[in-house]
Amino acid sequence: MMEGMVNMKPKVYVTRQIPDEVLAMIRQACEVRVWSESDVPVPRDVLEREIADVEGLYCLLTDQVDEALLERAPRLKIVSNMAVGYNNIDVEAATRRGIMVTNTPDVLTETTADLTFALLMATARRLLEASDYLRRGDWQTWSPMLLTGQDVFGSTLGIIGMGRIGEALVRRAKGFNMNVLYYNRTRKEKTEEAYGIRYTDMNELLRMSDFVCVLTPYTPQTHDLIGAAELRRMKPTAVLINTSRGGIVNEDALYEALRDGTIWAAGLDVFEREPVVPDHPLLTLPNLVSLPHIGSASVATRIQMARLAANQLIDAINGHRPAHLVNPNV
Ligand SMILES: NC(=O)C1=CN([C@@H]2O[C@H](COP(=O)(O)OP(=O)(O)OC[C@H]3O[C@@H](n4cnc5c(N)ncnc54)[C@H](O)[C@@H]3O)[C@@H](O)[C@H]2O)C=CC1
Ligand SMILES: O=C(O)C(=O)CO
Repeated sequence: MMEGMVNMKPKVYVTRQIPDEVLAMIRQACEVRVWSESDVPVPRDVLEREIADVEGLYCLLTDQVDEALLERAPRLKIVSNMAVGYNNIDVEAATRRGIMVTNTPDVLTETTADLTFALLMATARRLLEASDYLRRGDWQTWSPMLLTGQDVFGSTLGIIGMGRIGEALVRRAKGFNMNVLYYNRTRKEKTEEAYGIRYTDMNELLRMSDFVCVLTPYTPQTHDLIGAAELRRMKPTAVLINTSRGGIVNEDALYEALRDGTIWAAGLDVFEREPVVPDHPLLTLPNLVSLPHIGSASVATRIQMARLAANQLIDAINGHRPAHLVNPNV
């Protein structure tokens, strides 16, 4: 009897070990299989096999959910991504097949804005370089221009992509008396009024800003949004921060701009290919601060993201409309 009931539960596949309490939530509603052999992305051949009979896929930003994969999933109803960015999923292909796609907005907004501002501060004031200098034993004396950086307070911040995280970043910038410019696909007059910020085109933003932060999603339109021409428009003292997705800033162009002093420094939490290889040319530069995609990585936020992704999976499996459908016309 018990066994029969378990078998009636809809099948779902979870592509990585997630917090036990969240897995338990999903197990209440579903028959769950999990990729738990190691904390690396599930191999493609395993995923292709596992997806064949499931109604739900709980995945991470490291999983490529493309058309070829979806073709192997005749029963699939929902792809729940444990991330707000969903450039790893072919949403159009999912929509054509009537498959819902969900993401995890809002719960990570403040945590990611914190990290973005921390990276901005660390890059401006050369924190990692200074710490390494001390640990190497190079610190001989206090010296007038030793390890001098750029001031953050009172400077001009240009935000490209004024969405949830962009707005949260403005709130932090205001605490540092920064003058904020922004560029967005659509102008947001209410946000301008609320925070006293100014809309500009990309060229003016690049020309005027001391700090440029990229916070758009990664789409065909934002691929290489910041390339050699854009970097040349920036001030030689400017700092570029990217906490959105790697492909938005062209890495070859950034390498040259940092090496040649076209811009002063950059802070990256994301790379075109992750994990970035340790001998990547960018990592040889002293004026690059690099992080391993930890924007949303606080304990509380990661648990909230995991829970939100689980709730949406369960809602869809139970025939309800999940709150954060990215393809609402599915
Ligand atoms: N480093 C990390 O760990 C994290 C990275 N992210 C990244 O940050 C991105 C932004 O997240 P949210 O603020 O929640 O998204 P959002 O959707 O609220 O904001 C994105 C903004 O970018 C604008 N935009 C889109 N395409 C544009 C274009 N071509 N030109 C100018 N503006 C454009 C949109 O109009 C929107 O205002 C995510 O898509 C994700 O890729 C998010 C969380 C953590
Ligand atoms: O949510 C995202 O898009 C991330 O990059 C990690 O939180």
